Amino acid sequence: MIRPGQSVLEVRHLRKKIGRRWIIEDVTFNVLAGEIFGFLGPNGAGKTTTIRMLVDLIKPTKGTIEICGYDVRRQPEQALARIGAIVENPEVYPYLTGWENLEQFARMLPGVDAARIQEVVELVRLDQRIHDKVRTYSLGMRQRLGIAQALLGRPKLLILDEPTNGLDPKGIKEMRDFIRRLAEQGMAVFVSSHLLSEIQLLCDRVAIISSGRVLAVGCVDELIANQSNYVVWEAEPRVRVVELLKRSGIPIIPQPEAVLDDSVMAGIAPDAVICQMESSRMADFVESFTAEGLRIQSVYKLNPTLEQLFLEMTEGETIE
Ligand SMILES: Nc1ncnc2c1ncn2[C@@H]1O[C@H](COP(=O)(O)OP(=O)(O)OP(=O)(O)O)[C@@H](O)[C@H]1O
Repeated sequence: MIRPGQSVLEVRHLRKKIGRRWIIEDVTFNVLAGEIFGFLGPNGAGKTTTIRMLVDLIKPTKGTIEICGYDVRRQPEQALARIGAIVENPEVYPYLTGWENLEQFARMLPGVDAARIQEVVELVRLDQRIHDKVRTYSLGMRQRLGIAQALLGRPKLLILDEPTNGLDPKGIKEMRDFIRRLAEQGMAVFVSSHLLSEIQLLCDRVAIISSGRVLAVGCVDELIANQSNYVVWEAEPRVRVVELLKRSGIPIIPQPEAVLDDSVMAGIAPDAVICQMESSRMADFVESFTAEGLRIQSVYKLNPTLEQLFLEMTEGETIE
């Protein structure tokens, strides 16, 4: 029995060498029961390679992966029985109905009967169309059928590679709500995505991966709060603001539009000065600016989005 908050997936110091290259250099994280965990990284960061090791499609060069305490390499049967995964395109037969597809798949799983199939069909809300041929399904419905397949064996951990890829906004929202329901029922859900805003909306915790290394792991809000040290000064004269900040060794962001979202930039006065400073130092600077005769219209801390945090950490590597 897995309790909420108990570790379901433990990945420790995972490394993978292909040919002469270390594709994965050092990846460590865990995923807890009842949480949605995001795996974020730019193109080529190593997400797919990591996922392929999680489901035992390829072998790690170093490091360990445990699922509910079972080592994926040494106890693959026990470990893999506890994972439901959609990695690469799930195999579905378009000329069969959704139900027939699930029946086919269930044959490989011990203890999965018609009642269980009906249960997952209701869970993914396909009951209205489950007896129609899959070729008549929308992409979102096919995706949900894939998830139904992955859920048949009552996994403790669900691994989804880019689950909202190709879906329209309505489909994305449905998928998000659905993933949340699964986590609420106690499942651990691991989601890889390049859609940062999506991860920010969906996930409880996130690992940021770049060039085969995990750069940060944590609660999305905490990561953002720790990283957020951008302070905006709307004060006059501007040259004096820059001068005084520089004199105190405070770095000024020369091109804020390169690191901040357009939506964030739109809310900032065009002649504002944006610098990096601990917010605890703001009050002292307000005092000294006032003493120097500067007029301060406003001063505030920016809350970066996950996207900015990510760009900072990966030093502007392009995201897919
Ligand atoms: N079999 C392989 N042989 C050689 N290089 C590989 C192999 N598989 C992956 N790579 C390389 O390893 C790096 C990581 O690839 P991976 O597919 O894991 O990244 P990713 O984060 O999933 O990116 P994407 O989202 O583009 O798939 C890339 O530079 C890729 O070219």
